[in-house]
Amino acid sequence: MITIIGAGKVGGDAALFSALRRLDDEILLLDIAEGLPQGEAMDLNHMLSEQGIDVNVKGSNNYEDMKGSKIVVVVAGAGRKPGMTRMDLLKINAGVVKDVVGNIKKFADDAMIIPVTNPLDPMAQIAYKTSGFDRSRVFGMGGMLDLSRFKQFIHEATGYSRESTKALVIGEHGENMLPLTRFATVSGIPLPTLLPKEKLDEIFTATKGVAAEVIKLKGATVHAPGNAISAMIESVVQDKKQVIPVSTNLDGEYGQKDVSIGVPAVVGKKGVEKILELELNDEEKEWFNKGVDSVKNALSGVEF
Ligand SMILES: NC(=O)c1ccc[n+]([C@@H]2O[C@H](COP(=O)([O-])OP(=O)(O)OC[C@H]3O[C@@H](n4cnc5c(N)ncnc54)[C@H](O)[C@@H]3O)[C@@H](O)[C@H]2O)c1
Ligand SMILES: O=C(O)C[C@H](O)C(=O)O
Repeated sequence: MITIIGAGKVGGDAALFSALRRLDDEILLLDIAEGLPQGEAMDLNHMLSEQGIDVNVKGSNNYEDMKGSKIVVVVAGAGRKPGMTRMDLLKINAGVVKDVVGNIKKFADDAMIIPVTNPLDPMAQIAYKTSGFDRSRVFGMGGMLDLSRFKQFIHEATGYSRESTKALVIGEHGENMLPLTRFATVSGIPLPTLLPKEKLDEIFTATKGVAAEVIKLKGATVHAPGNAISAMIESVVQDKKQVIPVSTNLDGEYGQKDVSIGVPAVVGKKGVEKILELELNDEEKEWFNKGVDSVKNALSGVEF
């Protein structure tokens, strides 16, 4: 069973994509709002029935129902409004994540946790510490979504197929996000040989800011994050060993400790199976370390 805690916009969409990808026979949506997860489950099952897909979605307000889950996604909590940064959600969502992870520990202590609630990196660190799970079992979704936006901008700039684009976004899923233009390729051709420096800078800035633009236009980001969550789950359940940027606890990698932040990792049936260390240049290191400082400073004011 896959459990998604938070049956709102992103949780519901993650259940939709996970069911369409047939990632488990059973998907549980859990929420404190009475009726919401049940209604969402009914709606999804009606869709799956027409599609002829034998995945059963259940809705519940009872944490006990997640017993036996292999993967638990934490996407409960408030989202930012136009004009806010993700970090502005720290105080309000820290309590939610602590509470939710306490329940995961109680009812699904063999599970892997995929934190999604914002601000993502501080929430991933809170989930790691509160659960006491091995770090390989706690990895947040942020970079996977950022790279989907980065790839879209590359596609728009080159006009080449989306499928041929490979890219990574690491660091904070926030103001210090680091889209790695130097490491992006189109069919193996390095992006910096295809586009001028000014265009690369434009893509870098656009990738960092585009979520705020979507939120201003439609109130929330939904489909891209829902899909990114299910893509991460797929790499685990199908043991794909895909290289995905995940927010996981560092223990010396990239010269950092005691912080969860986005780094490329091999994701398979054991969760984070290996963290890959890239040779960053000075400018990239500066962005990465600014992200680490931002996450550490934020957490210094939170008890967990
Ligand atoms: N990491 C990412 O890339 C990423 C992407 C998109 C959204 N997000 C974040 O995900 C979160 C959810 O976004 P959304 O648009 O789905 O919001 P939403 O308001 O639509 O849904 C949030 C749900 O959480 C539920 N909830 C609140 N406290 C709870 C608790 N203690 N236990 C169980 N459920 C609880 C609410 O009842 C609500 O249904 C936000 O923090 C948002 O910023 C992160
Ligand atoms: O930007 C947000 O607040 C939501 C999410 O982190 C996103 O990148 O879409």
